[in-house]
Amino acid sequence: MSVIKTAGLTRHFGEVTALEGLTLELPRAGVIGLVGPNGSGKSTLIRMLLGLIAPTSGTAEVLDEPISAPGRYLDRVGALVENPAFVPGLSARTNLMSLARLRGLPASRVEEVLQVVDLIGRDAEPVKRFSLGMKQRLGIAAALLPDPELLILDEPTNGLDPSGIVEIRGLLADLARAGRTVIVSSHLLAEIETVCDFLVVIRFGHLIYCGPVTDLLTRARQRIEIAAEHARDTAALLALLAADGWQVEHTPEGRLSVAADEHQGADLNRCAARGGITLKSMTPVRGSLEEIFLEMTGTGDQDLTGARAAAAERKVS
Ligand SMILES: Nc1ncnc2c1ncn2[C@@H]1O[C@H](COP(=O)(O)OP(=O)(O)OP(=O)(O)O)[C@@H](O)[C@H]1O
Repeated sequence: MSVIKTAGLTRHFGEVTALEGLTLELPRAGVIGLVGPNGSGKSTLIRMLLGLIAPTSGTAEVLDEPISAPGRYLDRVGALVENPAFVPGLSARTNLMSLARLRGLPASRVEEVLQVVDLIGRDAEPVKRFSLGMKQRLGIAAALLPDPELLILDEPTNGLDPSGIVEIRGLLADLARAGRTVIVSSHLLAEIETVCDFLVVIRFGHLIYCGPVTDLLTRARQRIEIAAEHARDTAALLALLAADGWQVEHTPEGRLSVAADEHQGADLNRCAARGGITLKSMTPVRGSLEEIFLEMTGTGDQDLTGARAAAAERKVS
């Protein structure tokens, strides 16, 4: 059963193609990461899924209902898009109470969501005294009020310091463990990769990857990093390995990195021993998601950051 299904979803803004022919299916339950550099169409996709803007062409379903009729599913969806509007002089609790009243929800929900986002104890303070991380948690609490099946969070870690990012990640994992589907967008894969079960990667309006994180990891380059007992033997070791057909590179730390999986360690050892070389260390290394994307698309997280800086520069100039 899928939580979201799209077919040829496309959105233009005048000359700009924000999203082009997006066809995907997302599973229910777990944390789904929506990743792409700034301007790649993440917010456009989220806004279409929430019925805030219409597609130029193509179709999509959320919780088995068409996005052309958002009234049929929006009461089962919680969302945090851009900065949520709270009354700064009022407490977190009072803000949530008025939202609950507006939506006809029982006051008991306020207590429950304050617990979930761990704001009990700070709930009586005016929101204007909250840190950015606390405001994000309050935003997530507001999105959770209707007890939604699906939670969509647009860049909830944006602007947070490392401890704030870790907190939000933990919260997302807890929400998914409780049986919800959580879709979380980010322009930085590294910020969310550890918490996602499933990834959708878009770049400049086009889908690059849609699938389980585990499938991606199996594509990771496996390597074994080895070091000779005596550094002076490194060149001879490289020559021995290369002569045996192994692909070998130097690492910046002075070790040798061999394209081999963890079961081939004994073969490497034998090869070294033939040349009278003793190995000091042997460490299997698996590529990160970032490296996989680098190989798939020629761009990694560094480039995402670079794209962000370039966009900021364009705005300034
Ligand atoms: N209302 C709009 N009018 C004109 N162009 C728009 C509008 N909304 C989005 N765009 C353009 O569509 C493209 C995709 O933007 P979108 O905000 O969806 O990307 P994003 O991946 O969410 O980026 P960010 O991480 O910066 O939020 C960009 O080129 C953007 O300038």
